[in-house]
Amino acid sequence: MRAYSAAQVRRAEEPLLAAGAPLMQEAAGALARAVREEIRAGTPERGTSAAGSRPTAPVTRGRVAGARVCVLVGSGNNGGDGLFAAAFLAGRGVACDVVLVGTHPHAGGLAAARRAGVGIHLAGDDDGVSVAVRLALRSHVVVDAITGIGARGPLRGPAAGLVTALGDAVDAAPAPPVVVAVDVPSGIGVDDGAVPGPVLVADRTVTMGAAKPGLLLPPAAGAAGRVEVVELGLDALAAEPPDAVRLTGADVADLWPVPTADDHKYTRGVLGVVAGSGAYPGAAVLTTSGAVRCGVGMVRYLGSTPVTAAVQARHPEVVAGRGRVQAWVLGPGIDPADGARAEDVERTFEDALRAGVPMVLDAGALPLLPDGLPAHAVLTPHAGELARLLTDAGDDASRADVEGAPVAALRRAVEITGATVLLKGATTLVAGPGTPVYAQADATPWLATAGAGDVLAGVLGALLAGRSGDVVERPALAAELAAAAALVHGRAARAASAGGPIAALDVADAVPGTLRDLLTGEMMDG
Ligand SMILES: NC(=O)C1=CN([C@@H]2O[C@H](COP(=O)(O)OP(=O)(O)OC[C@H]3O[C@@H](n4cnc5c(N)ncnc54)[C@H](O)[C@@H]3O)[C@@H](O)[C@H]2O)[C@@H](O)CC1
Ligand SMILES: [K+]
Repeated sequence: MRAYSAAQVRRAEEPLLAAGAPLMQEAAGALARAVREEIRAGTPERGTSAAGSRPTAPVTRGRVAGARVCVLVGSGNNGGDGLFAAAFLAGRGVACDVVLVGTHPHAGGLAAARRAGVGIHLAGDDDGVSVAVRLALRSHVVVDAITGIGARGPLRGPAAGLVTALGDAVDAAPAPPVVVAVDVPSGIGVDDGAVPGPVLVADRTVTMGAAKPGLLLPPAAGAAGRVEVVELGLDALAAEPPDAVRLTGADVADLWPVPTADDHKYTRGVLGVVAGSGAYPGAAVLTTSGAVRCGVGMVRYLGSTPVTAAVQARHPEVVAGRGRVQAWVLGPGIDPADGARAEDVERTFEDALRAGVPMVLDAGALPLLPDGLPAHAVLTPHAGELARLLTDAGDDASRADVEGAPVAALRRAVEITGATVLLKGATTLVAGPGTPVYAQADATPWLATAGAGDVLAGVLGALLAGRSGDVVERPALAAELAAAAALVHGRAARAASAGGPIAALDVADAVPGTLRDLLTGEMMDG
């Protein structure tokens, strides 16, 4: 999924609007269809008696007549989409109420809604907000059409009051309405994924023309629910670089190296690993497991004798000692204060730099980095490590700062280091110099477990080894491959978990099945 900034979308709309294309009608039609789908799929007996009103009549599965929909309408074209959709729905027998949140609703849309018999209400003051909350809670679907790509900053005035009150009421409702956002959940940072103020969390977002970055990027993406793009024929976007990207399973199948009959272990890629120490021997096992399970040609391991023994006990196919490699993983389970291991990392890093091969720099390698890295070096910090990296470079950043504005922190780290950076989290973010931000939300919260990051380093290392030549030729590919590795790692975790707890090795062990399903097209997205 490719996401474009508000400015890019406006530029792409311009020629169509100038030619008189009925974009708002198309947008509103698609929105009304999505609402009807939600009504048909929705549980009957929606509605509430919380505010003393009668519960809505049950809706028979498959029928929309008799359902209730409440549309929150702002003053711009986003509200216009909502008003025309309300008119369409009323024409299908849906009982529609519109709550006007701004003072100047779209005139054509308002007239159409009135003609269709839609009830019009105002949420200009506290009384209006109370009425609106009651209307919303007795509805099967609430449509959030307050602001779209024209929003500036956090929601203000009555919009802020209504969204705050309604959010609290929805959270407390025993049978809350389904929330459908128009274009974006109103109040999010459309371009940067910020959540600067109140936002009504949506179950589904119907976005117009193209996805917007805020629908993919945390924290705002968490408020968007399922994202559906309505094609409006914005052909000009095809020629533009997207701002944010989310890879799908099919993308990963295209990126993953698949051996042919002519391949042998050296052409398939050899990965070198410097990981694990006396204090953290398991990191070596987990990193090499992640790589071996990806079907890399060979793994060479560099470490102390006892840790090498632990690695080979689990994976006898791992070869100990130096030799020619196509990519490196440096740092998992390495204590930068441990002189011998730190020296291993530094020396290998220098060799890798001279040889020009891609590398993953994780955990203990991060504090040892010099300035000025190539884009084919991929750093894999979590929020705390990224904060430290920025602070060491002279920026004052805490873990909370990184978590509050992860995209900005990521971009800054790319700018400072010159490297590609993968920021681990519930949504993993990746960017390199000049690339879009990749945002992958493929995992399960069960993946937040010790050692999971070591497995990711191994998976990414294997992928970089397999596509080493391509990455060196086109360093921007490193970011795409890092996003692909995050997807495989996240999906493997989901497969291993199936709703229950997992250990890091389970994730590595689930990688072959996950890759098989991705490569044969048997794993669906979502
Ligand atoms: N350009 C077009 O013809 C199309 C636009 N479409 C829709 O139009 C939207 C863009 O429309 P607009 O440019 O009119 O902008 P919006 O409708 O997104 O927002 C503008 C309105 O919101 C108010 N507003 C802005 N920031 C606010 C804040 N922080 N708190 C409270 N109110 C705030 C403004 O005062 C203004 O009334 C898109 O998101 C999409 O939904 C679609 O109909 C497709 C075609
Ligand atoms: K909206």
